[in-house]
Amino acid sequence: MDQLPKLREEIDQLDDQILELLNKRAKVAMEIGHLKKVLRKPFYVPSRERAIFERLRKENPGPFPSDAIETVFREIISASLSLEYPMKVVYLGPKATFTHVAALQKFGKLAQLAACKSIAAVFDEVASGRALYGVVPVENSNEGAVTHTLDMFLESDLKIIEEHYLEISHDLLVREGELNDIRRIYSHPQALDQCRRWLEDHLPHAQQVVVTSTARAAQIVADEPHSAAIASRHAANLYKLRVLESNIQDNHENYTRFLVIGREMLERSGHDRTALLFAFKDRPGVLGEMLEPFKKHGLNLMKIESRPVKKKAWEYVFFLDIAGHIEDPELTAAVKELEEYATLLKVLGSFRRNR
Ligand SMILES: O=C(O)C(=O)C[C@]1(C(=O)O)C=C[C@@H](O)C=C1
Repeated sequence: MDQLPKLREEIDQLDDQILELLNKRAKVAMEIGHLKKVLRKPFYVPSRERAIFERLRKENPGPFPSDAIETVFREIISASLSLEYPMKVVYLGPKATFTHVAALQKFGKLAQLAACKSIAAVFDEVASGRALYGVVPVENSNEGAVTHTLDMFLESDLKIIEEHYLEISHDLLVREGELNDIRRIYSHPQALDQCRRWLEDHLPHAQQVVVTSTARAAQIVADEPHSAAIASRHAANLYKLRVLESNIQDNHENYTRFLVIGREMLERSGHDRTALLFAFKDRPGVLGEMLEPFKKHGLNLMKIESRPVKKKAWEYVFFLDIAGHIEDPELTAAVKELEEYATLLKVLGSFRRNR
């Protein structure tokens, strides 16, 4: 029993040391910030952050859980960054959507996060310089591409500076009561669709109501008895709801890939992915020819997606992801060759691969 005060005293002393070290670290980060201002280098360097997380995880002797390292250091780095530069980051809102969760995981609680009403508004805020970075969804492992985001790259000159994967867990949130009290279920159409089988089995008589986001569903349910929302755990916290059931999606392999967009291209990290878009004049076999330079230069095509060019019926633009950085000589050469045939070619960014 009398050991407890002694052990707590020990913890207090260790906390003092941690605090002292955190302040020492913050001072070094501020120095880096000054240097970056002079050298006109970007303040936010995701590849450096990833390298820090990976090194610490590898060197952790335990028993501090390795899985907690990124969470703890995420906030330490986010706090350091806020001292280097007060960074405004916009995301596709409203608050408590999965995009908000992704933005928090990427930038931490100390970044000034602001919600935008549409993907176009996120692009606008970053392009105008009112925000430094933006976070938008680009692809879901079950639903495919978020076409609004792809279409924005046609008009915009913004660059992709990072990708982030988030495992999507749909939870059933209520204000009060149990399953058999629920008469109405609110959610975004994609979330309702992804939980279809579970809803048929457990709530076959409840009315399904489509709203603009999972977060909006949680907000409605906070004021409405006998109703439930399908939304994130994060939304449950924000709107003080109870998680009645978690992970109710039919397919448990459910991930969304998000992009961080900014105004500058990033330097090579050594493990990069380059995204570009191109269009060409249609004739038989031309798509195969367009891809030939990548094969010739031994490059790995990771993904191809097509979208209609809206101004002209039956014309398409292709989005291509290739392993490597645009400054890698093989990739530079392949893109140069592609440029000769293309009617439109745009490099959307080279960024560190997170998979
Ligand atoms: O190393 C840098 O470039 C820093 O600015 C320091 C630091 C950090 O706190 O470790 C902060 C922000 C960057 O995104 C990466 C790392």
